[in-house]
Amino acid sequence: MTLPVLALTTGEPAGIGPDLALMVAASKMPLPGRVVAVGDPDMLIERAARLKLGIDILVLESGQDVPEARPGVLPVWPVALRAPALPGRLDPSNAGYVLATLDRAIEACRRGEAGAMVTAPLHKGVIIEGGHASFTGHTEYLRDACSVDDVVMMLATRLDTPAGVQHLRVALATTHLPLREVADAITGQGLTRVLRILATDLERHFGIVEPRIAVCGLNPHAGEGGHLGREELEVIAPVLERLRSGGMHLDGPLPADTLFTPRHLDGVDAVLAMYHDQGLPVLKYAGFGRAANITLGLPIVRTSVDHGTALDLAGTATADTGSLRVALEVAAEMATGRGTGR
Ligand SMILES: NC(=O)c1ccc[n+]([C@@H]2O[C@H](COP(=O)([O-])OP(=O)(O)OC[C@H]3O[C@@H](n4cnc5c(N)ncnc54)[C@H](O)[C@@H]3O)[C@@H](O)[C@H]2O)c1
Ligand SMILES: N[C@H](C(=O)O)[C@H](O)COP(=O)(O)O
Repeated sequence: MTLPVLALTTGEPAGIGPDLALMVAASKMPLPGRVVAVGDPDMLIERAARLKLGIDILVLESGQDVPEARPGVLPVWPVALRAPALPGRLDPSNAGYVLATLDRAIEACRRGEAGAMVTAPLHKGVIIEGGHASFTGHTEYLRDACSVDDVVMMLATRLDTPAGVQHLRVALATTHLPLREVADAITGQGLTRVLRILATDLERHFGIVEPRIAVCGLNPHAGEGGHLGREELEVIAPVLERLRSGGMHLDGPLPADTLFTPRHLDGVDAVLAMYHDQGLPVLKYAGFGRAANITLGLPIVRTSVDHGTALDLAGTATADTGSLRVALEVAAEMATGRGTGR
C-alpha cells in the first residue's frame, strides 16, 4: 500500500522544528507516511551537521514524486530563508519565510499533492514582529487560507490507564487572545458554530458517531447560578439547550475544575473548554509529548505538535520527537480516512 504524502513544515528556523524533522528522518523507527519537509535545504544541512546526524537532504523538484521514507534520507520541498538562521536566535526577517512554508504545504494539500500537512512549531511573536500584525497562529492562518468561516483547535492524546487506553480530547471555544477579551468573544453564534464543527469532525475524522461532548462553563463553578458571572445562564446554557433539542449529546455547562476528573470524563468523547489555559494545561499535564494538535473544520488535513519552538533546545539534539510522531500518525490516519481513536 502506498502511504500518504505528509508535508512537514519545519516551522521557526531558530527553534526545534528543523531538528525534529531531521531526527525523525534519521531514526530507524518507521514513519506512517511519505514525509517531505518544507523548508530551506541549506539550513537543514547545516542543522544536521550541528546535530551530528548523517542525513541526505533530497531536494525535490515541483511535480517530482515523494519517495517512500528511508532512514537517513529527508526529501525536501525547498523554500529559501530570507536571512541566515541560528538556533535559539529569532529574526523577524524570516517571518515571511515561515509563512511561505505554510503556503507551500497548504497549496500541496489543496492540489492533492499531499494528503495532509503537519506543522512543526512557529513563533507567533516573531511573525507579528516581522510585519504580520494580525497573525495569531496556524489555526486562524489556515482558516483564512482555506476560506472557511470557522475552525476549531483540538488537542488529543491517548492515555494508558489501569482501566485501559483512554482518549482525552480538548477543543477550544476561543484560541489566542488576551484573557481580558475572552468573555466578550464567547457568543451564542460562535459557540454554536464551534460545537457543530466539533461534532461533525469527531464523526468525519475519528469515526465517533453521535459524539458526547462535555462543555465547560466560563466562570468559577460555572457561574454559581449567576452569582459568579452570567455567561453560563445567558450564553452557554441556551446554546446547549438549542443544540440538544436538535439531537446533539452535550453535557454542561459544567464547572471546569471537576469536569476533568475520571468520573466526569467517563464516556465523554471530547471536552470543549472556553479558553486556551482552561483546557490545554490539563491536556498537556496528562499527555505532553504524546499529543497532537488538530485543526477541525478545514477542507484539508492539518495536525501539529503539542509544544512550541523550545528555543532553549534548538541545535542541541535533546528535543523529544514524541509529539511530532503522534502528529504524523494522526495526520496519516486522517488522510487515509482510517479514523483514529486518538
Ligand atoms: N504548534 C505551534 O506552532 C506552537 C505550539 C505551542 C507554542 N508555540 C509557540 O512557541 C513559542 C514558545 O512557546 P512556549 O515557550 O510557551 O512553549 P514551548 O513548548 O516552546 O516550551 C515550553 C517548555 O517545554 C520544553 N519543550 C518544548 N518542546 C519540547 C520538546 N519537543 N522536547 C523537550 N522539551 C520541550 C521547552 O524546552 C520549555 O522548557 C511561542 O511563540 C508559542 O506561541 C507554537
Ligand atoms: N495553542 C497551541 C498550543 O498551545 O499547543 C499552539 O499555540 C499552536 O497553535 P496553532 O496551531 O494555531 O499555531
